[in-house]
Amino acid sequence: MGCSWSPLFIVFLRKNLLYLRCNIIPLSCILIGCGGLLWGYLHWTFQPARYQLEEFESKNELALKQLYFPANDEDYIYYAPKTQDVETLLDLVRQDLGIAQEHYRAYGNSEDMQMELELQCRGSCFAINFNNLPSPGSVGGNFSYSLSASHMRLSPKKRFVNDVEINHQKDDDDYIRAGFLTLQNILDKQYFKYQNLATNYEVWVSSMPNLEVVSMDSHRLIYFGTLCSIIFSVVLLSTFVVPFVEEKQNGLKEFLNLVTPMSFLNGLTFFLIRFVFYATFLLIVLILAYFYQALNQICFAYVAILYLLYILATMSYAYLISVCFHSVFYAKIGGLVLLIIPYVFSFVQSWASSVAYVMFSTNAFLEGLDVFQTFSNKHRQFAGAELFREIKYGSSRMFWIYCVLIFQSIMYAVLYNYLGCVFPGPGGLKRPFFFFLDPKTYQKRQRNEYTTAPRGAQAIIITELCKKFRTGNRETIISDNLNMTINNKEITVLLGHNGAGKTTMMNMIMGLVPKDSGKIIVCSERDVASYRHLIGFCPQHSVFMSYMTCHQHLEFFAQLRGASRREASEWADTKLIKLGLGGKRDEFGRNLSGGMKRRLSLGIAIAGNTKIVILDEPSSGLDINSRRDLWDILLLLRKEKAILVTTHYMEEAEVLGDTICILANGRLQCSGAPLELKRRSDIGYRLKLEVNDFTFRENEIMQLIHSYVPTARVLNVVKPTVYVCLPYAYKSTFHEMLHKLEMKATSLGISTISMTDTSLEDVFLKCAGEQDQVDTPDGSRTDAPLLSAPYKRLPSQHIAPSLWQLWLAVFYKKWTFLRNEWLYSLIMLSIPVVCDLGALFTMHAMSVVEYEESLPLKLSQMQSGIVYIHNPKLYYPDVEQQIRRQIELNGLMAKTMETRGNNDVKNESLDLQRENLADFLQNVVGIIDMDRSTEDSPALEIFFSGNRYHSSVDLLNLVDSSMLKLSRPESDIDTTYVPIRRFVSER
Ligand SMILES: Nc1ncnc2c1ncn2[C@@H]1O[C@H](COP(=O)(O)OP(=O)(O)OP(=O)(O)O)[C@@H](O)[C@H]1O
Repeated sequence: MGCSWSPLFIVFLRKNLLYLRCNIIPLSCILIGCGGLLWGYLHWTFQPARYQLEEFESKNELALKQLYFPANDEDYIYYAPKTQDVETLLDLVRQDLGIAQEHYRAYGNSEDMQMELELQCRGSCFAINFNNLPSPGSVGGNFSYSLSASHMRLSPKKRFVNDVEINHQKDDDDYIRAGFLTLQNILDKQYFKYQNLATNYEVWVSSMPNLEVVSMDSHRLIYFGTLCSIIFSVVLLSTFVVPFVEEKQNGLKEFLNLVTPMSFLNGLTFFLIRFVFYATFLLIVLILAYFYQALNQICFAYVAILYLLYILATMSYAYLISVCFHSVFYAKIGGLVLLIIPYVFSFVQSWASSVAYVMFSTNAFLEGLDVFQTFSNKHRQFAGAELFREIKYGSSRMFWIYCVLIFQSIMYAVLYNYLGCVFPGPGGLKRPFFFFLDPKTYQKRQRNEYTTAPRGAQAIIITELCKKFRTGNRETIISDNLNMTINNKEITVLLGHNGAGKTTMMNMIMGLVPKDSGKIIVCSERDVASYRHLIGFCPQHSVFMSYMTCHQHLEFFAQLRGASRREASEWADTKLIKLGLGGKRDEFGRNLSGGMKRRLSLGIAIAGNTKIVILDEPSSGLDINSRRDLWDILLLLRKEKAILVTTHYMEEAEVLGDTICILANGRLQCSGAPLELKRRSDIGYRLKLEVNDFTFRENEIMQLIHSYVPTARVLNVVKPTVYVCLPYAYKSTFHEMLHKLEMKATSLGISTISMTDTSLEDVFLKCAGEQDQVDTPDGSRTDAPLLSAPYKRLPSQHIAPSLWQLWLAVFYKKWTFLRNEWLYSLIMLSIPVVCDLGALFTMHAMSVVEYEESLPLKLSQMQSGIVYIHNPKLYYPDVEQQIRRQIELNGLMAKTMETRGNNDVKNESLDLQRENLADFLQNVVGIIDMDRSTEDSPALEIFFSGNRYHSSVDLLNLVDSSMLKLSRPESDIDTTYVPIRRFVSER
């Protein structure tokens, strides 16, 4: 027996390649269809990147107030706490904003105010919570307040996002549009007045020219990847899950387990071939995507790695799916559902999506695409260092996404193996739940040297074997403390009526059906997993592969059992002729007739180097010649193997059987050589008479016979034939009796007289009984003890059924189905409930409201970047100096913007080469332009970059703080933004 894995790897590889070759046309159609779909998407969405320059108009205070702070009847400003200082400041603010007194509401504390804001406000409301308001003229102390707005749902986390918002959304500045900036500006400005400080400076808010890309492009990588993933899921289901489950359903998977302990190589090669296949396909598609510029500037290798890891993890997941189903029908439905589930999570933004990211490869893959898309939108190269960078707040690092996909591949593979052992499906060897804790699991199995055992040595020993089946309210006893042996180099024929339990017993030997108790020792081994591959098994139903020819079948199984390819091929050629399949050498399994399939199954059972052959009714469906050929083969095989055969042909049993075992009522009724059984049965000879009218002449005939053989008895009468049993004890009188019968034949109405020895059939009928084993229509045996209600007979007379009866019959059929297939019914009935609950959960998760911490408005949250200061006239150097200091304190760089030409800062940035402009804007937080200043008052124009979301707010805060510090060096303005709530889906 070959135990090295490499030759078997090649054998299984070849088997699985043959499957592909046989299914090449449908597979090609699927691939061409999918490839075409992806190519179509790339082609129609391909638009060479077009850049547009956009900029805001500059807005001064007045414009900010008029455009972005219109007060309607429903709009209110809440403030807390209600102190004298606050009221003083609020008076100034009121005057500045020009909003009527009744639109202000004061509260004692911020909690009450927030509650009111949430519950009462129907329009656009603001809440100002003064954390610290230094009294006018007091020394030092920060002016600290926080703002909330009822109508802004933007998350402060967005501020960390750096550049999650893509360029074309840059004008969607909620802070400005909602009036937040106006209120902040007015509060700061009035604070100067309140503190009697110099306030004659003006602020404009503007936006830098910005690049906008064509909007489709900003999601192209994600959409393309999602389409790839959906297509891949469908391909995976049809070309991976379904064929794999099909092998299980056909019994092939378990059959291969019987043949070789290395049958896992089947799954491995199945996996590898498909991995290469899918990987090649997706790489080709990715190359196509690269030429259609869908990857933008993302390095091809990083995207390819993401795709390859995704394929690996999803295939592993598909393996896991396949272990859950034993039928193709359920696998198609269940597989589809299980492959769709991850997409549902990708719409949900909650803790569930974080779990899904770790659990499902699709979610991890989509997360990876999102990271790439962000880079792509930034027009930036994805270098090695970016693998470890957090691209945006809350997103994973690319390296971790790779790791998660690898982890998932391993996790699914381990789970697949575990579930495959614990829930092996029909015919599989079930292991205990904690088998991995048992040290025996890791021990190497001993190989026995049984080959040298002499004839007559016991190959299979069955002791005290018990087995019962319980179906509905009946139980069927298959083995009742059964003891039996099968000898080496002998043929043992197992006889029994239909349903006697022959097949079940063979299945118990093979480990396909678990025994209740007792011992089965095969080749000195008790562990099924150690001996099952020593047996060549031909089950009652032919197992074959539709995509292999007869020759390939025999060659494949002979190779699995240790033969080299050449030996196997030669052996297959000779056996095909012997099996009568010489003319069908290159015919596919699916094209064979029933009898031919049976012969092929027989060939598979005897192929290769096994020690025992177990054949379950090998000759059923064979014609006379084939049956005789089969006998020749088995008699030849007997010289080297132990053979156990079941048959319903007594002639066959007589020819083949060295030992005949008759099974009935769960026990071995008798066993021995055919002749021995005949003698032991003591039935005697059988006299066959053909009589015209036996009923009329019975007494006369039997009187004559009894005068010679007193114990003779009528066996049966099938008119006009009568069988009479003549015991061996009166052998000496037979010739005289026959002579007398011959003489009186005419007067007794006898036309022919013949006599034969006891047949095996007689022995069988005597041992097994004639009726006791016959199955009842509901599949249980008549001898089986009745547990509850008796079997009800249907009325025999024919009455035309009414519509109501028909309806009842259909209802009964449906009800029986529901009862028998309760698990399936339960799953099917629960699907709508599960889907509804899933939809409710999704809807809930999409609208979940979360509270977030308040966020101080500080430029330091930008983490990096440059703020340019443009002050060509060099007015107010102390202001510029202070602003610079503040910028640097926030960890950003302050740079002087040099100008050319007409000193226009916007033109300056426009002067940049377009390809450099994107890079330039990436690093620029904003520009503070002092060019509008006059000798009387400083005027600052703040340009913020759309790439740096809301930098306008921070810049304004910075400018105000700088101005305050100039007058009161020890104080600062500390503004905090408190989001009222955040809808998770709007992350
Ligand atoms: N999985 C099962 N669950 C319940 N009953 C079963 C199961 N498998 C077999 N049986 C019952 O066990 C009995 C023996 O079946 P088995 O197939 O072993 O008979 P057999 O001797 O091989 O019959 P045949 O000669 O018709 O092939 C039958 O009554 C059958 O209905």
